[in-house]
Amino acid sequence: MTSTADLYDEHGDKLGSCDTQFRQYGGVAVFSGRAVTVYCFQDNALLKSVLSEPGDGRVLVVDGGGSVHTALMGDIIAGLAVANGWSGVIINGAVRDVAALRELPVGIKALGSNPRKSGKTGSGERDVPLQFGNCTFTPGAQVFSDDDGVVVLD
Ligand SMILES: O=C([O-])CC(=O)C(=O)O
Repeated sequence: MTSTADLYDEHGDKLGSCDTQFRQYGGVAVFSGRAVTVYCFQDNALLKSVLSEPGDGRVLVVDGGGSVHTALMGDIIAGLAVANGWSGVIINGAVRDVAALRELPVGIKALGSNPRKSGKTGSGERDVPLQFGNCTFTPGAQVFSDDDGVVVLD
């Protein structure tokens, strides 16, 4: 994959570059793919059901409203992402099972970690445009992620 910095130099401000300072949690530091989007707040049943579908190399972008009060993904849900062929998961929220996540062959970025589990009601929305870090994630946009950051090309 072309680095996010080289993509910025190539496309300039046609490229969205997300200001959010994510941490790398997965075993894969460089990943890309078309965006699938989920908004959910402290509830992870919706993102679990999306990651249970075939990923076909796509990236699930989750806006958890920036909350790190509960973990939206742990090793079981991340294992579904691996098993179903997702290239990565970017979470504007928290994860847990951090030691296990770094062993998994998938990209995972999140704000932080918290052992507290999320609700399971299924509340939230999928396939909606998301906005965080001065960046818009439109469903189907191409997302690229590496150690420098996350960029989006519509
Ligand atoms: O079940 C949950 O809420 C999340 C979790 O810990 C996992 O994916 O392993």
